[in-house]
Amino acid sequence: MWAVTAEQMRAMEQETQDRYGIPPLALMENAGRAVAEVAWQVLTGAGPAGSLDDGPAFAGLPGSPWLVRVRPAPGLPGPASGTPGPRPPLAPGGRPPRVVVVAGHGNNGGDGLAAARHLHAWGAEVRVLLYGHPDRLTPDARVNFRACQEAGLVTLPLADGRAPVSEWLAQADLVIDALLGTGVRGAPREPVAGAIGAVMAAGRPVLAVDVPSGIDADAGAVPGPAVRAQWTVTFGAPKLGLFLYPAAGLTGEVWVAGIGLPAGVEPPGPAVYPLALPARAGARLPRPGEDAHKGTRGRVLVVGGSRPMPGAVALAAQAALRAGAGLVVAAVPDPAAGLVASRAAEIITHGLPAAADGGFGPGAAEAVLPLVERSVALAVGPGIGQGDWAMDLVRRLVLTAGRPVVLDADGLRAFAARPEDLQSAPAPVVLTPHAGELALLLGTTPEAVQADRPAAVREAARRTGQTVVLKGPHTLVATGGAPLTVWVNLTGNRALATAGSGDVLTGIILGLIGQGMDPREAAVTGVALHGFAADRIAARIAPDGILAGDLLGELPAARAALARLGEEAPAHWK
Ligand SMILES: NC(=O)C1=CN([C@@H]2O[C@H](COP(=O)(O)OP(=O)(O)OC[C@H]3O[C@@H](n4cnc5c(N)ncnc54)[C@H](O)[C@@H]3O)[C@@H](O)[C@H]2O)[C@H](O)CC1
Ligand SMILES: [K+]
Repeated sequence: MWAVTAEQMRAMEQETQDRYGIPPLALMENAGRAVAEVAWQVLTGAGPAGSLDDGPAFAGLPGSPWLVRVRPAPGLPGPASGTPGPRPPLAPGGRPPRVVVVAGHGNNGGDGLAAARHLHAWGAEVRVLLYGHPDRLTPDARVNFRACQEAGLVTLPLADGRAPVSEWLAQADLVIDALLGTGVRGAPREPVAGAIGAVMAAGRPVLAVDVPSGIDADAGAVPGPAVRAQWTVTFGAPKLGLFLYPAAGLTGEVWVAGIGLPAGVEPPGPAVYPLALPARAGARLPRPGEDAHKGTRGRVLVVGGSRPMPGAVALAAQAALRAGAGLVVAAVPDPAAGLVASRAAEIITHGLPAAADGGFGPGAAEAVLPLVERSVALAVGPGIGQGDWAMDLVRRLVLTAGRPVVLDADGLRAFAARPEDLQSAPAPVVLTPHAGELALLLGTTPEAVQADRPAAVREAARRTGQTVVLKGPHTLVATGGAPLTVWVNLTGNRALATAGSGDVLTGIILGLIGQGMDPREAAVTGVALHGFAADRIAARIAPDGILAGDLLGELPAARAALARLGEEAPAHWK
């Protein structure tokens, strides 16, 4: 499954018409039906609910292959609390559910009008407020407008000053937001801006059609007033902006509804955004045979640490073991060696020559070579600091070790504003920057990175020729190639916004590479596993107050649950 830009979605819709002969009106009908179905489920309390114990990030409506949830409701992470089950109905039994559809004059409004017709047919009390002149309706929206008009559902709040808009909204069990979709340009203008204000002022539960009105479906920007929804039902493929903040904070749960796009219709390049589905990660986790021994599960090396920061190496090394590596060696400056060794008895710790500041010193690069030669992969950077000798060591390791390298934290500074140097690395490199580190690498600002995270990660992958993991809510993993592939991760929650959680991720990716996974695949899978472990803890305990070290103990169960999901989930979830 892909996340798509508005332009990619339009191209897919066009191809569906031109090549397969399915007209857009048919897609609109399916879209409206999907909205009505989710609306009915939340109104009557039957769901939408997940059918597999797969964590919060991905669940399907029981028995339905075409309606799946790809984003949990914010603040509701985790399979335990979120073992999705029946919810209390929005509309108490004994009377018809009351629904108000606010519609614009584009195709988004058309979807809402189609949904209104279905809900009316199923017995709901439906009112439609059309914001915009009927003459400006798109042809397909007009078909649905006429059908609703015929059923006596539509009111034009602008033409008819008597429409008691706020009263209707206040009485609604559910408001369906069909004002603006992917056709929006810039901040909403009147009368739609006023309609958004009225919907928000009413404070009733909102289901957004395709995207919450007012958000930029590509970049996730929110340039003006926008709807905050409890549910978003998006069509064919989730729009990229639904996973990017600030828009991602307005979507509530995101449900993807199939609307009849044929299986062969895929988003056109130059960049594509596949979803890193948990089941996909689970299906790809290494499975050691019963005859495995530590030598066959990969010997890996973590190079980093400094006197002030010994913990980062310990976390990364332990995470590599928890991810399944057979043997983990840590190479740290001598003054940090005792501290690292005392953190975990399972790590083999080597002290290397140090400088006066407690970081690596002269001779460290030579001393580490024998350890490199006996390792299948390296992580370089956790806690390494910014000393000259440390930077020299990083460059030498990345550019000459001839082993896959996970490059993290201060290690990334060794290539600040010189990302092209990484093109000459003799073996694949996985970079794991957060926005600030990526900004350093690209010679730009963290704000510029955050303003367009997909563009920043694409640029980094293009300039380095390597795999780049841009950490943050919905981590993006750019794996290069043509079209350039940017994986959108679905797992994780704010529990990961804590010191050391990046070190754990580095260790997980290293551990997976150590077991023979392709480094690009290890990056995508490792990010999903890391977030999945955090989701499980957040669900069981809470998302706040979790330490990075808490993730370590969760990894075995998270791995097992993910692997089970990989076996059991339907093929199109992988
Ligand atoms: N294959 C699909 O994905 C399908 C998508 N459907 C739905 O169609 C919309 C996109 O429809 P479109 O007509 O292109 O645009 P909108 O309805 O989003 O907007 C229409 C209208 O709004 C006006 N407008 C633009 N910017 C502003 C603004 N800043 N303020 C006020 N008004 C604005 C402008 O005049 C536009 O014409 C997609 O989201 C889906 O919901 C299909 O129905 C099913 C197939
Ligand atoms: K909308």
